[in-house]
Amino acid sequence: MTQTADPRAGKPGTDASRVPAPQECAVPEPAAIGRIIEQSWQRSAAYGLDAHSLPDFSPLGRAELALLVERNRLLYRHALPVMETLHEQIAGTHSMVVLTDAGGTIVHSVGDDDFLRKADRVALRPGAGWSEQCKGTNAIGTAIAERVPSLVHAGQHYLRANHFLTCSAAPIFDHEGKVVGVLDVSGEQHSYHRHTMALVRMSAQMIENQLFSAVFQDAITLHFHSRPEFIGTLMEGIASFTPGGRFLSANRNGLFQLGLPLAALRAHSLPSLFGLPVSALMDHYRSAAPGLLDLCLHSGVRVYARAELRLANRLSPAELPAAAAAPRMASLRALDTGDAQVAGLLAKVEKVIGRDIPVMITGETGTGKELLARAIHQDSPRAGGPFVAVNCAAIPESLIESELFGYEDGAFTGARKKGSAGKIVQAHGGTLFLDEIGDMPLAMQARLLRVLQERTVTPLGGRAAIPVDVALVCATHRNLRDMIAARAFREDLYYRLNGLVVKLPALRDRRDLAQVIDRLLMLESAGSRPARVSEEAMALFRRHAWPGNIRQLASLLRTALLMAGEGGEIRPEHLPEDFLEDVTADTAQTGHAQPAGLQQIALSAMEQALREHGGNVSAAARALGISRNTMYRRLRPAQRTPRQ
Ligand SMILES: Nc1ncnc2c1ncn2[C@@H]1O[C@H](COP(=O)(O)OP(=O)(O)OP(=O)(O)O)[C@@H](O)[C@H]1O
Repeated sequence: MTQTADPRAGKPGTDASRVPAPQECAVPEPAAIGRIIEQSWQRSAAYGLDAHSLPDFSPLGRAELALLVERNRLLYRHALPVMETLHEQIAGTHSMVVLTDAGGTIVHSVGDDDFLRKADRVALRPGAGWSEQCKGTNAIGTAIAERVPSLVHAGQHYLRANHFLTCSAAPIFDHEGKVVGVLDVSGEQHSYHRHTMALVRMSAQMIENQLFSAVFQDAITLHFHSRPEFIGTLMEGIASFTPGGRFLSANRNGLFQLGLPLAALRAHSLPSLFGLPVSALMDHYRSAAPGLLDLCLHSGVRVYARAELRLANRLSPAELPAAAAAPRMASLRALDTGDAQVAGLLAKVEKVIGRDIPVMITGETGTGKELLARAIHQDSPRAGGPFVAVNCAAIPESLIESELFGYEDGAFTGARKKGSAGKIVQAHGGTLFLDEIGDMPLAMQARLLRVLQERTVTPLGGRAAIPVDVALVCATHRNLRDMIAARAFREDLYYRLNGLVVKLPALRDRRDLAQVIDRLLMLESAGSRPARVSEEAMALFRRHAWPGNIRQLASLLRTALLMAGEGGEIRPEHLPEDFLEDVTADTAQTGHAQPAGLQQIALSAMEQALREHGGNVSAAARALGISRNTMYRRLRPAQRTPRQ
């Protein structure tokens, strides 16, 4: 039986950042299949795995799993409906559909109950890791290692415990060609069907296309194909451009049709690729009934296209050319929701954009430091280049050097064969965002300083210095001056980094809470009618201290939206119990407001739920998502209050 679909097989020297074109995803020759599995087995042995060992049964705990889902929220949201559909197609075949993150940890699964129980025995469940390092040769891990769709059947699994499985997995790529996750169908080996791999590949591509559309919110997007009937199908090419017409990215079919790798396309524009000036596109869409565009690619190939103009603030077509002429304002302007402090800092940032002045963003966790860094990039002349974010606190100290500066072939034990370019080189021509810069070890600070002074990077184990041109944005929630005094941060590096220092205010200090909420609800509603927030709920929001700032608010609204239903009104009873408790505690601590008023709101929610459920405490508690005991606890003292 054929096993691993490796489009790149037999093509040594393939660039690891290259996204496989769709036509490459054919089943390879048996010899190539054997080679892929063999190499994967060699890697598995090198990881020190024992084929007879039991699978690793230490999946993530509930909180860690929730964090994993949160970190992969965009992927999760777009993959979920595709997974459900895929499951419907394979239901009853003793199998399951699995989604993992970029590292092979299972984020979500849906499947046939009987098989889920068996899968549980080999830790094929959310929170468990299926990278090759954890489980040896398996479709998920091998798809990540090889960046291609992989089918691993029965005895081809490295661990004997997994021999009863047949698994078909396809990597999911983002708009920068990075693997962001894997979609997999796993089943009992006798459930093998040769169409499963095709279904998985198509589903992965569907998720990629949706992710692509979600990323470019402030852009001109062309949907194109040489055959007009393919526009709107999985076969269409999609390419996005800044409002000024600079190339941003293309989906997998788009790259294939354009015939150039991403890096080369970044030097292009709408006119240079499609022979279409932005003004002509605007004119076309100002006509009463714009049909498909009939265009000629730079390669001479004729294509048909439909354009989507998703530009800032949803301007009318008559206003679009003006927007196209002033693209720099676009995404920074979107962050200006009415707070004077934020508006002031955005105006300062505007002045230094594109001028080679590093920006240092400070502020508590979740205040939007990374979002601001992205907006700076998006509005800069480097928008067509890469935006590379590095969280210095999240990388183990031993890896930070190779991660940032790259390494040459065989620089250290465990180094990948072809070496790695490192994040600084990856950001060439674009923006490097160093998050949590205060967590960078001192030795690395010295190296970074040298890179900034010399504008070259010398990878670990390498001799040649690589010239780099990056705009630098840093962020930290630490006080770097204190760190300098404690000799934990280099003063010379500090002065190199803080060209412009801006501080994002904590959410509790912002005067535009209602507008931030509106914006978040609008983003969540993705086109449908956004929900509203009742006055009572708003009163609670205003009293909360928001230690997690906008991230916490966004997450709370997401949960509340689910409770309130689409387009509904978010009321106190839709808010999680621990939030209500926190607000009461905040209020008691600060002494600002009347706890009695807050309790009254919570009480009204409970009383209403009780009325709606005919006085049945269990049913009302269930509807509110709180325990029966809490309900009794809350209702009893309040009912006694008048007599006490
Ligand atoms: N002005 C805003 N409008 C809408 N969403 C926002 C805004 N600011 C931040 N967010 C959202 O809040 C979340 C946290 O933002 P971000 O990651 O930029 O914060 P941060 O300050 O970098 O956090 P940390 O310090 O923990 O890394 C993200 O989901 C982001 O999209």
